[in-house]
Amino acid sequence: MASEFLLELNDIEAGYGRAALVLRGLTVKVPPGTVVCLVGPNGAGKSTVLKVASGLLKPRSGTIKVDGKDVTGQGPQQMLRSGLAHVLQGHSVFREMTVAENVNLGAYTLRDKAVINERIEFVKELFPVVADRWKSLAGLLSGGQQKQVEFARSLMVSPKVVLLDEPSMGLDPKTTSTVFEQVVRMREAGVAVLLVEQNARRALETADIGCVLDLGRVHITGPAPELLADPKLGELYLGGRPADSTADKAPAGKGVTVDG
Ligand SMILES: Nc1ncnc2c1ncn2[C@@H]1O[C@H](COP(=O)(O)OP(=O)(O)OP(=O)(O)O)[C@@H](O)[C@H]1O
Repeated sequence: MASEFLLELNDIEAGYGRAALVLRGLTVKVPPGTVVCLVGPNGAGKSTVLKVASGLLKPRSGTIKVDGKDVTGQGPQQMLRSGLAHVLQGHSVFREMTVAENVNLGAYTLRDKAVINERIEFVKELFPVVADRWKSLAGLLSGGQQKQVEFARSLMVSPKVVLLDEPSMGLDPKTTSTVFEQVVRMREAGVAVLLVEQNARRALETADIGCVLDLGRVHITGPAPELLADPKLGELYLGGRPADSTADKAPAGKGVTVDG
């Protein structure tokens, strides 16, 4: 039977070395076909959540499940094989390599040529710029185009969930919009996404579910449109009130859960 969630981080505690814990009992769940977005202040631990999910940082306690299967304690390669692909913050394309070579790096765990070709066709269709610039050096592409190459590379292994760490970082507003459109396309193609963003308002406009992190836990979670319409949340976490003043009159969302 298919699991209700593709990714479950349950009651996770995690930190770096001997320093204090960064995540203190964090729970996040990603249902199939959804974009779940983590927002919150600087240093809240958003990127740390993705590092725990992709096996870069082992949790001190708690459990991680992918499609119902316990994968707690797995390293990055095993997590990738289990279905979690991590697109890191900043730029990670190899500028001196072609787009094709960059995308094919994502297939290094695959052996079956027919499967690889099928995935190449899938990502080319999803990201037209990847198809159009297939033989170009990746370093010649714009920042937004390079981000799409990173997305394409991450999709080569048919991940269950793609972990996107601040895809808009360093991009101008127009390019940021294009990148978020590609996130929507990924969801439409059936890929679930766990997204971390500084640009909280923009990310919540794209996401289905929002999670507000504070003090290492998910403080508030609910449907993204309800979080966006909540004036209190807007002031605290989203840099001011919603542009639409009618949102001031919106009732507190019934799907929004406040923890603690
Ligand atoms: N490699 C590391 N070694 C030690 N401490 C780290 C490391 N990476 C992050 N931290 C610390 O963990 C805390 C959470 O960092 P994290 O990057 O997860 O937050 P964030 O919410 O993504 O913040 P930002 O929006 O600023 O990227 C911070 O206090 C940070 O200094």
